[in-house]
Amino acid sequence: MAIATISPTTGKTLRTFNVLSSEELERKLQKAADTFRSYRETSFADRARWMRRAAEILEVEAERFGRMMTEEMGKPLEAAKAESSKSATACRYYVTRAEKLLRDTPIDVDGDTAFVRYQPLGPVLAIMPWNFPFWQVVRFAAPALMAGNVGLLKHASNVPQCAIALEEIFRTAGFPEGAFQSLFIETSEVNRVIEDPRVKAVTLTGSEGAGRAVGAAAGRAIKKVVLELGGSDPFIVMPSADLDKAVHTAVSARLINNGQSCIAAKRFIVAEPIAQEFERRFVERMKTMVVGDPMDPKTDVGPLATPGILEGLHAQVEESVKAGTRLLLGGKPQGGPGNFYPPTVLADPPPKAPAFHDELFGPVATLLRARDLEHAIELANATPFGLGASVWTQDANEQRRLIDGIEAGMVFVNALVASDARLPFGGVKHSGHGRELADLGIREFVNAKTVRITSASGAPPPSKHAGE
Ligand SMILES: O=CCCC(=O)O
Repeated sequence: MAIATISPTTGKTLRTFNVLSSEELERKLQKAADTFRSYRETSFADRARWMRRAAEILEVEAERFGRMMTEEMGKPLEAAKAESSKSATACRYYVTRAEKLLRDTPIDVDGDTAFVRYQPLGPVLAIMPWNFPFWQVVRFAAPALMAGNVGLLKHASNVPQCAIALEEIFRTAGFPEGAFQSLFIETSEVNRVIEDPRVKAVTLTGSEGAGRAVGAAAGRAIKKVVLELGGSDPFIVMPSADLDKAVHTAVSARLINNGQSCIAAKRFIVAEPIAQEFERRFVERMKTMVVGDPMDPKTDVGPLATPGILEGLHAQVEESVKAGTRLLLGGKPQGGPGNFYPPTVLADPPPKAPAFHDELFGPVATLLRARDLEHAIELANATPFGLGASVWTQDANEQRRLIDGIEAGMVFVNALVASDARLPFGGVKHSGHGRELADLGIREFVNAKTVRITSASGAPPPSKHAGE
């Protein structure tokens, strides 16, 4: 796919960009390695000052960055502006906590001095998606840079202006030239970068297929990798739930980001006694959602990011219906310019239908009925994915059982699954491994070095940095 801004609203190509030549890529990789040598020696105070400034830029320029995101990938403008401001929260989270989170951890071993020291790894390659083109990048970059690593960004080819803006933000904030660079390379070049000895680790947010390819390449090169992949998140509603609140949240959870979020609820598993009422209210509310120009403040659901995503989604809907799934709403692309797909509701898919086991990346909800709590958990776990789960019940025993029984990296009770700088984020099964954000996120790309000193004096040599 060419590196270009192609409006998902009109289908028009607005700007194209050249890929890096081999020599240009080589210069950038060398720059990353050279910068790392001096950058790792900078103090937490300096890094924090630059990161605080990055947060300010993200907030002050939220309108400009929001328009850029909406133009390139089609999310409603208000959500895009909010994404820029939310990215600032990740910067600030690590401004105030990085030093403490990376302080030596003392360990008591038979009277010896022992501790774990956290040291940066080096240049980290981040392969990032278009769906949250700022947030996904910043939530990698903020902890990685605060830990003393340098970043190399291979962004999705349909959000090049966002990639350029992110590099500018970190440079303008004061980070040294080369601490965060964007690489305009084809997907076919990614393996070369992963294999390059100057690159020390890889993080990917993307599809299951991309996860397999990147994970295999990182494995061959024996490099640390974090994979944040897809999800087919369940949204379980039990009879004691506040039905009104559950229905409202369910619709928002499905349509967030035009339905293109890894943690969007995709399968709504509702207990039999309330299933019919939930279905009626859910379909009614989905019908009221306004599809249109994402720059228009009245729009709830903008276009899908690319024609390919629209085609793939529609094929999954058609195949599900052919397999015996009930179609309750929508189900056909809108036609005309732009990649518009209406809010769509499917119900009772048989296990062979894509709506039962695959991730549907767009505004298509699947309703399933559960006989009881154990059946709800069985249905929730019946996909290869395990990212997030939203569960709705007032019953404490049911809450406990759901928290324990669901195979997922995150369970939210009576709430929408949402990322937050303070909470670890990631999945299990085919949703990937490793964690982003919070304390666990900053420890992914460090060498946790074990030190044991057996001596009469026992005093540890002082660290050059407070946190190392
Ligand atoms: O698409 C996955 C990430 C969504 C989020 O972090 O809110």
